Amino acid sequence: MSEYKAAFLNDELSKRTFIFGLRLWVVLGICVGAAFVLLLFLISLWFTSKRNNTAQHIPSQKPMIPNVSKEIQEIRIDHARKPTRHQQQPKPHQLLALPPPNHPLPDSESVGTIERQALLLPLGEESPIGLQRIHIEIGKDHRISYPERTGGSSHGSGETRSVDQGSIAAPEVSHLGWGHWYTLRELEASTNGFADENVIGEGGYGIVYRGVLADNSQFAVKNLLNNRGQAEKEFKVEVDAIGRVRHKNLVRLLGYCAEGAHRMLVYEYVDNGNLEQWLHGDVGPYSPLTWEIRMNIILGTAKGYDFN
Ligand SMILES: Nc1ncnc2c1ncn2[C@@H]1O[C@H](COP(=O)(O)OP(=O)(O)OP(=O)(O)O)[C@@H](O)[C@H]1O
Repeated sequence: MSEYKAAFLNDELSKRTFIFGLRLWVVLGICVGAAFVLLLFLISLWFTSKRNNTAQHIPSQKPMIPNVSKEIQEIRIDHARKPTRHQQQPKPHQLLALPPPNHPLPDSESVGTIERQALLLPLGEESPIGLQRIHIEIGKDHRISYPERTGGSSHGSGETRSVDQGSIAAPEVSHLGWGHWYTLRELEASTNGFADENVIGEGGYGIVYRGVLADNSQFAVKNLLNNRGQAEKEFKVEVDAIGRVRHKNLVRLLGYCAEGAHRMLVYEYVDNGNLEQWLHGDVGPYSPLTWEIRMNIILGTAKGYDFN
C-alpha cells in the first residue's frame, strides 16, 4: 500500500505544470523558498519599526548624546604657582564637557606640561561686552590691581539687590594670580537681577545662574552662599585650582566677583545638563548613553581628575 502511495506521489510531483513546463516538485520548492524569504523580510520590518518607536520615546529637547558644545583648550600656566593636587580636584559638574564617543582623550603628559603664560589684559581695559575687567599679571608677587570703581549695584532682584553703592568695596582677596573681576552690577544686569528664571542649578555652595552678555554669549555665575565664611573658602579654592587651568574635561572659570561679602564665580556656560541628569534623569525608557559613551565619560572624568 505504502509503495503504491509513494509511486503515486512520485508520479504526481513529476508531472509538468503550466509554469514554463516546470515539474510540480520544482514549483513547490520555489514556493517554499519564496515564502521563507518573505517571512525573513517581514521579521526585519518588524524589528525596524520597533527600533524607531523606541527612538521616538527619547525626549526631543535633549540631544541623543551629551555632545561637547565646544572644545576647551588647554593652556599653560605658571609652574611655580601650580596648585596642589588637593586643590585641583574638580567637582563633577566641572566635568560636563564630556568627550564624544571615539574622541581621542588627552594624555595626561600633554596636559601636565605647564609653563608660565601671560593671560591677562591691560589694567582697566573696557571689554567688548561692556564689562570692565581687572587685569592681573602673573608676576613675582601675583598681586592684583583694581581700577577705580564708580557707581555700584543699581538694579535687579534677589539677594544682591540689598547691596547699596556704599557697601561695594575693593575685593579683599589678592594673590589670586588669575582672573577677570566682574562687578556685582555687571553680573546683576546680565542675569536679570539674579532672577529665578535664570537659575540653572544649585549645589552645596551656592546657586548657579545663567547670564547673557551684550553679544548674546552666555555664562554661568555661581553666587556662593556665605555660611560661616564658607563663600570665601570655596571662592579661594575654586579660583586657585580652576582659574588658571584650561582642560577639555573642565568647565572653564572665566572670572569672579568679590564685592563686600559677595563672592561669585563666573564660568563658561555648558549646555549639556549635568552627569546626574544623564545618568538618573528622565531620559525616557531607554538611556541614550551607550556603553561606549559611558566608558568615555568614565575615562574623561578620570583624566579630569589627573591632569597634573
Ligand atoms: N558652567 C555651567 N554651565 C551650565 N550649568 C552649570 C554650570 N555650572 C553649574 N551648572 C549647573 O548648576 C548645578 C549646580 O552646580 P554647582 O557647582 O553649584 O553644584 P555641584 O557641583 O553640582 O555640587 P557642589 O557644588 O555641592 O559640589 C550643576 O549641577 C549644573 O546643572
